[in-house]
Amino acid sequence: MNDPTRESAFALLQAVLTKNTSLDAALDALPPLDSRDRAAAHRLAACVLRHAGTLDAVLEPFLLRQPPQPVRHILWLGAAAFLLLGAPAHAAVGTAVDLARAKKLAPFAGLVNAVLRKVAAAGPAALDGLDMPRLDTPAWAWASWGKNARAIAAAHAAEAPLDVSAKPGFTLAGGELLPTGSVRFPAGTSVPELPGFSTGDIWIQDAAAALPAKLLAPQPGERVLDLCAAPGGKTAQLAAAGALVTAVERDQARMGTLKGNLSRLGLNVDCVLADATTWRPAQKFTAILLDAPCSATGTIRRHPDLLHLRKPRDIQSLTQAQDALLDAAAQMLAPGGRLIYAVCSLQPEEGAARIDAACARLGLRRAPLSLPELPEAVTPQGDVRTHPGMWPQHGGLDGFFIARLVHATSSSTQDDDIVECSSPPCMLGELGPEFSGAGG
Ligand SMILES: C[S@@+](CC[C@H](N)C(=O)[O-])C[C@H]1O[C@@H](n2cnc3c(N)ncnc32)[C@H](O)[C@@H]1O
Repeated sequence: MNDPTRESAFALLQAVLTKNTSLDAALDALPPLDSRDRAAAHRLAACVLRHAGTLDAVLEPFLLRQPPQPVRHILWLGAAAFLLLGAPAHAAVGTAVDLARAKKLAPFAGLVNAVLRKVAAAGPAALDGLDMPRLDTPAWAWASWGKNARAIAAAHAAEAPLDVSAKPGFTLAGGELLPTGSVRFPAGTSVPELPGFSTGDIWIQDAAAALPAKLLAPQPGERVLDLCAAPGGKTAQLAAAGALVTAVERDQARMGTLKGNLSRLGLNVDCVLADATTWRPAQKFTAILLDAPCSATGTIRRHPDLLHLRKPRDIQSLTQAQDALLDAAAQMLAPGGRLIYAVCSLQPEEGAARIDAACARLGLRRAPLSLPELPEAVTPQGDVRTHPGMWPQHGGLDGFFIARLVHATSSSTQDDDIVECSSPPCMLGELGPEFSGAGG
């Protein structure tokens, strides 16, 4: 390879943008590479995916006609390297030209050279006056995020920090203790070097992802059903709080990851490989967590490939799956029990609309939530809605929607009827780096 970083970043972009592969899967598929080159390639490709709209707006005035897609990707890589990541312009132009030649795009090497030299001559002023949050967000997504769209899109420009959950009683030093109990470290922190990792006391979990299990408020010794459990960040929280957890997951490989993570943490959970829409327990549960599969648009800061991979048509099939899982969860909920529904999605169709429909269809009603540590996240209906533009003083948090449901006939009508755990005790230890994935 000429320049392993650029060649690998190009391969990542091709995989995401032409083969609809996730960036994580594309990274896994890269040939063996020095870890620094790999990290640099990831950083460069993620930057391009985050800012493709802005890069197009910068390049547009210098393009007489639209170049083929691979050439456009090389132009994006070159422009991103010096405009957004601080690489020297001459080096970025040179490696982009070399990359065009290496990828059998030699007829376009002159174009790449000429266009990038013009962008380099303009310098950082090339970005002046551009509405980057708007340019870098698909129109359908912007429209769906309503009044929060600008704050959300602006937050997507930065890499997400690293949040950690710890087992009750374990004090994790060195990070920022957030009001909800998670401990925050800067993006890029090395997970294996964190205290508590090797001893199985901590795991990676965004502060917002830690809220659903906390809001279920599991009691020590209580039987708790965790539907859609892998990779297990929430399972770990529930088990570490002393609950007797049954975790249902239908994907065999992901079940393997879940079991591996629980084993590392030394937590005992009854793991069931099954489709939660058809599996039924012998006895109903008073506490159910349904962390449903979703579009994961709340995790775009961590997964900027989602800006390109997600399409509006995906949402409809996901809402059908969410309804089927809510139907199943309602059947497994004991009288007087509570069900927490959560998705790491910013899409209203996957959030409040699913709860409205479930209440109309299933004889359930909302039991409003309270979250004194983050009161701005509680909606007028009593659901919790977080988004990356929230909590700017701490560096934002993932987008989650969380609602609590009870049987409509249940006598508990007040939030106070359901015992909430205090912040730190619900936070558990650490899962591996795989727990930073969408929805974890
Ligand atoms: C959002 S992720 C769950 C994240 C997990 N709760 C955590 O905190 O780490 C959704 C999971 O649901 C699983 N899943 C999807 N449909 C399912 C079904 N019908 N039954 C069981 N698991 C399902 C997926 O394989 C995926 O692992």
